[in-house]
Amino acid sequence: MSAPAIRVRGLVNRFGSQVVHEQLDLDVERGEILGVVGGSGTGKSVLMRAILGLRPPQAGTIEVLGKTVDDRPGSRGLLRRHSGVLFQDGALFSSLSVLENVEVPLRTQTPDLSPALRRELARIKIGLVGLQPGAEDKLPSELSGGMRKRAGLARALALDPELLFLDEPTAGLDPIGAAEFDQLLRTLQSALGLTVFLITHDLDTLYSICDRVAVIGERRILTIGTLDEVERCDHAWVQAYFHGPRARAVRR
Ligand SMILES: Nc1ncnc2c1ncn2[C@@H]1O[C@H](COP(=O)(O)OP(=O)(O)OP(=O)(O)O)[C@@H](O)[C@H]1O
Repeated sequence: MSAPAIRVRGLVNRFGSQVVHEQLDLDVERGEILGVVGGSGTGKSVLMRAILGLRPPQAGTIEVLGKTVDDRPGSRGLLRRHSGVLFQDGALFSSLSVLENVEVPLRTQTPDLSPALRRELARIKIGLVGLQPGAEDKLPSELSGGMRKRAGLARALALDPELLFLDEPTAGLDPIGAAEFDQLLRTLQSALGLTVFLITHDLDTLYSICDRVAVIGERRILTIGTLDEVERCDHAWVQAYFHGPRARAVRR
């Protein structure tokens, strides 16, 4: 089996006296969609930020694509080059058009590209996520929530990353829009061979597109595995989540 795309060992994250993670271990395998779930405030986003090198942990090691993540510029550069991130709110620049937003990573990471080629590459990504060409000149405020997510996804894919990080991508979308976004993610993941770290509260997303699921609680990974495996975990929160009325409705 090849080395995991992401390997976290003994991770400790604290804010003052609040311990968010204590000796947390996690492997994300290459080419999988890993769904990350857990109660509110259990540290899913903090974990994602630590893996991305945006927040140095108090202890532990993180390796991404075989390289140690730390606060040295080389490490940050590697992560920027190989990872795309879609934050919960899309985090688009409000004064830039969709096209200009998607061009931002290309401008910063590949400054030698000609403006024409940069625009062309950005347009390809805009097409890839299913946005109509007319959307490229719009400002984020002129887009629907679903279109904003797609624009954020196009920007996350601008540099052809191997890893994609998504923080609650379907939050705020109506059920049809959410299902379409899930299928888009699955299609892109398989076509582009992406490894995906996907934080979600959306049971439909877990059951329709995730290869494995990791449950965070009590400052660590409570259980990780396929849905069949995770459903069998006898931890009370996991049981309540995967065998509650909503989960039963999704599985039906
Ligand atoms: N910059 C910060 N300063 C202080 N505390 C923080 C900071 N960032 C996160 N926390 C705390 O760390 C804990 C975990 O936060 P995090 O955002 O990772 O939770 P989460 O699992 O993603 O929650 P949710 O599902 O509600 O988005 C929370 O108690 C939060 O208040």
